[in-house]
Amino acid sequence: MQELNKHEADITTHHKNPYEIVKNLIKESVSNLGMNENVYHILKKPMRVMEVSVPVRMDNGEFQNFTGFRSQHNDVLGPTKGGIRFHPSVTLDEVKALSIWMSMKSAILDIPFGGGKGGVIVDPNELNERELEELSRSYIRSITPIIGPQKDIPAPDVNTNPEVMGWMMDEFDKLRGYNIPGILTGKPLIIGGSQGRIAATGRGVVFTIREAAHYLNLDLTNATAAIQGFGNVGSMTAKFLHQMGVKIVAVTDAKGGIYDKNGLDIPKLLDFVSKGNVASDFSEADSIENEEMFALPVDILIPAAIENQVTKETAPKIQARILAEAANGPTTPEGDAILEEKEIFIIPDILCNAGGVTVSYFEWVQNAMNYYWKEDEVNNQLEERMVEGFNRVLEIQKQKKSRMRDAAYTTAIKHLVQAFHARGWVKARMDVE
Ligand SMILES: NC(=O)C1=CN([C@@H]2O[C@H](COP(=O)(O)OP(=O)(O)OC[C@H]3O[C@@H](n4cnc5c(N)ncnc54)[C@H](O)[C@@H]3O)[C@@H](O)[C@H]2O)C=CC1
Ligand SMILES: O=C(O)CCC(=O)C(=O)O
Repeated sequence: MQELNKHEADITTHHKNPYEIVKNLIKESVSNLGMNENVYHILKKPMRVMEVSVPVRMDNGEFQNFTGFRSQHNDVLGPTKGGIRFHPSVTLDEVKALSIWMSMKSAILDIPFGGGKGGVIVDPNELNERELEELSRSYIRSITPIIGPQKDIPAPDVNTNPEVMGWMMDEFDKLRGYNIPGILTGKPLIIGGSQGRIAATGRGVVFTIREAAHYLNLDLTNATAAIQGFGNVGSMTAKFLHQMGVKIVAVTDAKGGIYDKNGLDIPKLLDFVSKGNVASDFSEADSIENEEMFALPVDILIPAAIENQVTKETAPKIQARILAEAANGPTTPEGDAILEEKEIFIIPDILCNAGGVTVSYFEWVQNAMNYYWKEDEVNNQLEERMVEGFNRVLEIQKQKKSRMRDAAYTTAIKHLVQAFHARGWVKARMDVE
């Protein structure tokens, strides 16, 4: 019996390992496309992975040595690019998967970047501001040999923000001896950030929801939504959905959740959070648990937190028509199969949340030109890219009668393979139709 339990536990762990999940998705897509399996062999592993020690002198005078990673998946389209995550549950496999997802999203949106991602195993809530700054500087020093504006360009992700990017850029510039704003994106405006970057991921999520609603004949002004996670992506998604007339009835975060069947007062909630509070402490609503939120009778459900939230336990309860994956990797394969049976329309992560890297690309372009765009220019170009990306994926989904997730991987892999071919990396059968 004990043996069986261990076996079951191993299977569950395996099914929740984002690196195993993404490798399987790529394998299936390559095989469904009838492509040369070398394509899978190239894509299944990051081309470079670095594990670093991140020493920090804590306020009590002692050194604490954190572990960090940077994964560079594939640079066939351009320098690798992707965020840095500070979280206690960061693992090497997670960072590898996140870097592969970055390659996929850039490919879908035709952005000339490869995929990269970094992370440090740390709970930033346990550090004070000085220690956090020291951690940020120490991490960037550790990965300095492998990053650069033409090599690998970091950005914010979970628990990192423009302030952290500012410290990291400053540290890199000090090491190099001059200012290099294109070393990372998502930095404060005053030192070369782009208008619209903070809101970009949420704005992009909402463009894809708008397109999906149009396709499904869903009137957004009568629609309801629930959002898991109210950090950068969740809060900005809430802001723009609310502006479009969607009633957001529930929001959760790592500490709990809030619910109002008549719709939360989103402007008030955003103001509350902007003062340093967490959404779940908002007192003008009832409380709700994460699990309960998944079961709400809403039209749109938006996981905007971490991986593995839509599972074989939560998926059966979902009543939404659209699952918009604002987070990276929120759905397990078992969760996916259940959603498919229930005919829930999925906007897959590698499409849904690609607005962040898109505006990061615009930021990098502006840094290279040393000329800065107005916010409208950024937002218009973001909208154009997101709508094009959505339509590219939808077209494949209709052609192949496949799931949106498979259509997204197909779109990305076909694009990457064209570049492999152009560079002579893969010469055999390229008939991918
Ligand atoms: N920041 C960006 O531009 C982009 C972020 N993403 C993805 O979006 C997701 C969210 O990222 P950010 O908003 O940047 O991070 P963040 O650190 O600003 O916010 C994360 C939010 O998730 C909540 N959360 C964490 N664990 C949770 C749990 N178990 N249950 C419920 N809520 C939980 C936190 O309390 C917080 O509200 C991540 O998957 C990230 O990789 C994707 C594309 C770009
Ligand atoms: O802005 C970027 O370069 C990357 C954002 C990111 O980490 C992501 O899309 O997951």
